[in-house]
Amino acid sequence: MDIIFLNGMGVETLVGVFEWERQKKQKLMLDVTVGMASNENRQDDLGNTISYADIAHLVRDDLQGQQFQLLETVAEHTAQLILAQTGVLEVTVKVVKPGILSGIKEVGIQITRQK
Ligand SMILES: Nc1nc2c(c(=O)[nH]1)N=C([C@H](O)[C@@H](O)CO)CN2
Repeated sequence: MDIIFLNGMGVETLVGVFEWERQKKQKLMLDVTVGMASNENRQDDLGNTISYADIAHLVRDDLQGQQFQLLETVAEHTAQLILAQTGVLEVTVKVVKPGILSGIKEVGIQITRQK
């Protein structure tokens, strides 16, 4: 399997279980790893791979219009969105909510899903 990754992708969405979190969007940081079939003959052509820019647009455009309670739901939703793309065999999504708990740099969830 060949891997495309996007690390530290900032995404704005409405997320959280508490009322004060439902008032305005928060910034989440996503790490996304996309597995696709190995191909030793991509011929230096973007058409023979999956564009990481397309994945970034897909995820950002979608999440900014959604609302979630749990980071687990954000991760699952994002994973299914990416898995639905042509050529994607596996996806790992790590969702980080920075600075939400006192004394802890970041909390989050990571999941892996396969087609
Ligand atoms: N496993 C989880 N635990 C918690 C979540 C979550 O999404 N997954 N969320 C919260 C609150 O929304 C948090 O961001 C504020 O304390 C708490 N625990």
